[in-house]
Amino acid sequence: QFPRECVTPEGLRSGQCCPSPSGLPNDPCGSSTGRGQCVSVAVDTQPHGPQYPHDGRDDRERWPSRFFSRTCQCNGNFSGHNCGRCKHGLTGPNCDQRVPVVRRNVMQLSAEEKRAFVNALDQAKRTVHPDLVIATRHYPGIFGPDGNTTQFENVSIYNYFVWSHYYSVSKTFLGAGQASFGGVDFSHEGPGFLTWHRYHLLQLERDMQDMLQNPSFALPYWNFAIGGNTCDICTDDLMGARSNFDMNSLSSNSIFSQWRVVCESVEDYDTLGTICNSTESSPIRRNPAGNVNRPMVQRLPEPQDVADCLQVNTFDTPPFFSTSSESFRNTIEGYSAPKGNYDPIVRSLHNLAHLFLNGTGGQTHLSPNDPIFVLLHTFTDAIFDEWLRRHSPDAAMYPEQNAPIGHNRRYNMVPFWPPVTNSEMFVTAPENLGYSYQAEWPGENFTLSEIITMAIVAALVVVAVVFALTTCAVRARSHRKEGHQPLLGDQYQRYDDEKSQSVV
Ligand SMILES: O=C1C=c2cc(C(=O)O)[nH]c2=CC1=O
Repeated sequence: QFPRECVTPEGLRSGQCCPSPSGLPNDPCGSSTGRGQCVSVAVDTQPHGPQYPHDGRDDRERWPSRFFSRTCQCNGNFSGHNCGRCKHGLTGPNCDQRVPVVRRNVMQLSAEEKRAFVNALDQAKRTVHPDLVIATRHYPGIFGPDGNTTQFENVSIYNYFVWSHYYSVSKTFLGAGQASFGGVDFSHEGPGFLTWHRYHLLQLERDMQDMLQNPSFALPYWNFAIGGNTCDICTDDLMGARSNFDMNSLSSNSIFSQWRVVCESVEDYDTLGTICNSTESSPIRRNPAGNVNRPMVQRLPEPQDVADCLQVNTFDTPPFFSTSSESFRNTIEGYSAPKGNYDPIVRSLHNLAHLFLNGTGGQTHLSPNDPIFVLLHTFTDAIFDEWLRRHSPDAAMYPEQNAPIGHNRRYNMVPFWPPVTNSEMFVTAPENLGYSYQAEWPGENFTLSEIITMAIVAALVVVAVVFALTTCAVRARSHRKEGHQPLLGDQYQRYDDEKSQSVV
């Protein structure tokens, strides 16, 4: 969430977070070398939807103004919390050299590429985030018991990825002894679902590029729309096979069986008024297709579901929530049926893939602890990018106001730093964000009734054409018999004459 150098008591009290990339004094945001400058943070002032009735009670409102009001704004191709790095897909001292960042189907990686990806994830799980630290208390307790010990912790790169998802979905703490308010979600059930998860992945990919010192490193994706009840990536060379001894656990041959989750004690945080910290607890649990109480989530989405959702024309529809109908966002998120009609009992596409995993990956506050989350969301993002490419929406198609809190167009997505709005992620990735997908999309298949309709229309057209030609021919012959000039030119006439003469 915040750069380490900004969370000192003085830094927090000043409300300014504008570090220097070189660590020099009087060089906020690398201003001395033209990289950037320290500016006031713009926050969204438009009204949010009616789902959140506790204005003033949550640190995440008008993010990040509860903590900081000034931040770096970087020039040109520079980026990062201190403008010390390059935008995605660019490298070099002046950030002017392009590097391809191509996200590919994880099943199509070579054995060596799979091994490298799994090892990179494991390294990210064990490497302390070089820049960012996480808050472990809400703002009223952030200066600690003595008022001068700020409550932030180091966290690993991968656990930061988990924590930021948890922080965005956690309940609003309303005070000791009062029930926390759960009707709030800064990253799901609203138009920001796709833009938030897009930035979430970009940040992990960028952190891993830096960790590996490889600016071309790209997260792969899992095509989860394969139907059936088999998790094809649940193998020991990828995300871990099922244990032979416990159907809810991972095989000990997988490195992921050694991973321990963070943010598990959500009831404790909500009753004690604390926040998840970097403490790891239990192993990952996963039992794909194993939810015997919900047969509907025992199967993966079908390829046709992807083709169908890509044809939903409108990005989002009022009330811009999990009840929206004919909304592309609510359809790919999976609260609507794949053709866009809202149905409260439906779970499709992204939601269905989560619930299919049946374990850590199916519980919103915990799900990124299962590394399948990364691959599931890169595929969701690939579908979003294909939709943007096909429909070329205007920026105004993304709602400016009355979306659930956190989801308006100009809201800074919680808890990312430096501040980044939903609208900044509502653009095609290859042209604007420095990465692309190598993907093929299921064709537009037709239903039986559509095929029958098309066959009837084609038959009627053929009948009409034959009828028209026959009518013309009959008329022409009767005209000739009656001694009229034929409709065709001289040549035809001569031939006709010769023919009639020879017959005579
Ligand atoms: O991690 C997630 C888990 C989810 C479960 C549902 C559901 O539809 O019940 N949706 C989810 C989204 C997640 O991100």
